[in-house]
Amino acid sequence: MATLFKNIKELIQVRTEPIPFVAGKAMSELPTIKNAFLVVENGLILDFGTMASCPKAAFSEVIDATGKMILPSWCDSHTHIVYAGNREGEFVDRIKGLSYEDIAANGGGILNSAKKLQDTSEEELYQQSKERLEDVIKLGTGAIEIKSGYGLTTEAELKMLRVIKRLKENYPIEVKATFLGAHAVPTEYKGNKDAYLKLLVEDTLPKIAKENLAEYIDVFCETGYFSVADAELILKEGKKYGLIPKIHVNQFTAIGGIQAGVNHNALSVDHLEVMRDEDIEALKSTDTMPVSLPSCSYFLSIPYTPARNMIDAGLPLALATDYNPGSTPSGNMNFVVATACIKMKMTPEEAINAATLNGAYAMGLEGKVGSITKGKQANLILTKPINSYGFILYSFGANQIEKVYLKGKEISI
Ligand SMILES: N=CN[C@@H](CCC(=O)O)C(=O)O
Ligand SMILES: [Zn+2]
Repeated sequence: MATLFKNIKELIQVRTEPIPFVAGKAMSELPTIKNAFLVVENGLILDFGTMASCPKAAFSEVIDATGKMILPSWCDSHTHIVYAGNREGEFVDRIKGLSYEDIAANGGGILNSAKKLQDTSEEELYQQSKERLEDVIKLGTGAIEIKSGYGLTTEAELKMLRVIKRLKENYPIEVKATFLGAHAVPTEYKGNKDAYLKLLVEDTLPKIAKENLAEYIDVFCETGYFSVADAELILKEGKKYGLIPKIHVNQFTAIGGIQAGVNHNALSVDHLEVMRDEDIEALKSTDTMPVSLPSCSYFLSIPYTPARNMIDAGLPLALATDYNPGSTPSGNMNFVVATACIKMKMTPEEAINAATLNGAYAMGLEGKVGSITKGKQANLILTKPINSYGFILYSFGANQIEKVYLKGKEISI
């Protein structure tokens, strides 16, 4: 039952020896094999090499990739794709001059999405969310992290996480679930944030753990949302149930959230639009992956993560979409990698490493996806005929994908 891809113009992100992630200068190295073959069996990568050593055995399927390239699927380590409705109205408000912060202060923003989600049935939420998941799979995403955080009541947070669980069960894509109850202080708790934190810790969290609905715990550590002390409390309490910390930090202000994340061994610290020298310093020699979300910067017209400073300081960097209704209504990783090159001065090699291998690490999936390595899942992007892999990033706003494969199976697009 093996499939052979032959005559691949270039096989990209080939890692013969598995590595967890790449950092600093190593981010600019993207190993490839020109004129390559790839064998897939039982959903996994079985073998690869140059056409000169292509096996002659009989295969159940042979795909001739002449002129086309193959790379591992994108690993999108930060999304909020389970949400109800949209926030197109706020988009227009921002065009007319209001800021993201102004809108949130007027009861819009995350609270607007929470209201919509609370009024939407679990079935309807699943139906809306599955469309988004199917869309991003067609855009080449082969592993995805999805957060709760638009429920903001125990019941609605559980509803979101059950929808994520159903998506995980029903689709061949790797899905990781994150509990983000501390995303905003709900209207009913305005001026009483500590009572909301108490609810999360004493009611929501134990119920999530009981149903085994999340692997990660996250918190929006930001001025006007949750303080560093709040974030530390949430991460600490999550850890008691085996949830691994992640944290939204430094989106609008730098208040020490990165340091809190690192102190709690966060798997990733995400956003990073506003970075001080001490924030870069805090990330050095840690196991914490910095994650940048360039589509959010694009959509909100806020600064881009200073990727150059960070990579030049020896740090790793992952790229993700942040797909959500408020700050990034887009789950297109092709746009993300192109924007990272255009606006953040990352090279194509750095951007591809950040969106595959490093993204996989930021989801704890580096042993399963993110590179062309024997034994990893055959989650693959087969490009249209192109002359160089840099063209995938250069041709921003388009995608150069002809076919996508998840666990070795072609997904119709
Ligand atoms: N910044 C916090 N949370 C989301 C956006 C939330 C929203 O506006 O709905 C983000 O990662 O950008
Ligand atoms: Zn986010």
